[in-house]
Amino acid sequence: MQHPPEGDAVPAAVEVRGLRKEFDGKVAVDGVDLTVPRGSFYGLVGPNGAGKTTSLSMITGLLRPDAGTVTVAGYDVWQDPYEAKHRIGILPDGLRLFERLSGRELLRYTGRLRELPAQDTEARAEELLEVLGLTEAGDKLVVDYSTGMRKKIGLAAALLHNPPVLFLDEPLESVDPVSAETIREVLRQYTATGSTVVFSSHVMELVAALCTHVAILAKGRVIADGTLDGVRAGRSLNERFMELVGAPAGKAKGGSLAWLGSSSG
Ligand SMILES: Nc1ncnc2c1ncn2[C@@H]1O[C@H](COP(=O)(O)OP(=O)(O)OP(=O)(O)O)[C@@H](O)[C@H]1O
Repeated sequence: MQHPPEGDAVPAAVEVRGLRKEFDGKVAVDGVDLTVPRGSFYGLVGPNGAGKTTSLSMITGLLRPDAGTVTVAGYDVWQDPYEAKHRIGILPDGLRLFERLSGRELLRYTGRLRELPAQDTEARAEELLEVLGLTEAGDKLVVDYSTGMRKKIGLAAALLHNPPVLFLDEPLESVDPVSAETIREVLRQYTATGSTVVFSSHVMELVAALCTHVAILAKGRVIADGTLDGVRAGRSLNERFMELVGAPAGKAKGGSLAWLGSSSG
């Protein structure tokens, strides 16, 4: 079923309205609305348990929402999953890969799933492996890859079909500085041509350096969103985040930890 985007206006890369999810009666995502403009580098930040991963899973069609709608490039992710998912690349957090395939085999398999012509898959796979520094490791089994290498092969698989919108959950966690810079450069190049990146991160400096737009989530709700400068409101993103989310109290809850660090032995 195909529903072309209505009207003359170019649809946003991603529109999220009223997204909601409960787990065992506990609300994880509580009516999230987001508009991600095309060509933006969109950062999703929030404290642990804020609902970032749950939101991203629903937005990318991996987890069914209790309520709400999501469109990607004008296509409803839940009503029109084929058209919407065709336009999505995903690098989830804790990505499960096919461990017994080599990196190259994984990309070939991804190319087939994405219905790419074999020649295109081969050419694109070799280029991605090279740019990401995985050419030599391409024939090694994924099970033998380091955490950083897994992120990079996952990114290659997510980019292979050249989707207009790429979703990344903590893409640079556990990645060494050189690999992180490589990934950043690939993402910058990708957005420079009008494609859109949505990513979640805890690293404010990274979000401030890369993103054009930001949403701050806390307790399942969006508490600020818009352009980076709009959200920052003249301060650093970290300061603004602390202000909105609540800076930690001087002492840990439930105790002073007076015993900590006072070892005499
Ligand atoms: N499958 C699940 N079953 C039960 N509760 C869940 C499940 N997934 C998430 N939750 C709960 O939903 C809330 C939001 O979790 P989520 O993983 O989306 O947060 P997050 O912002 O991605 O956190 P973090 O920064 O720690 O990764 C948390 O309270 C979490 O315990």
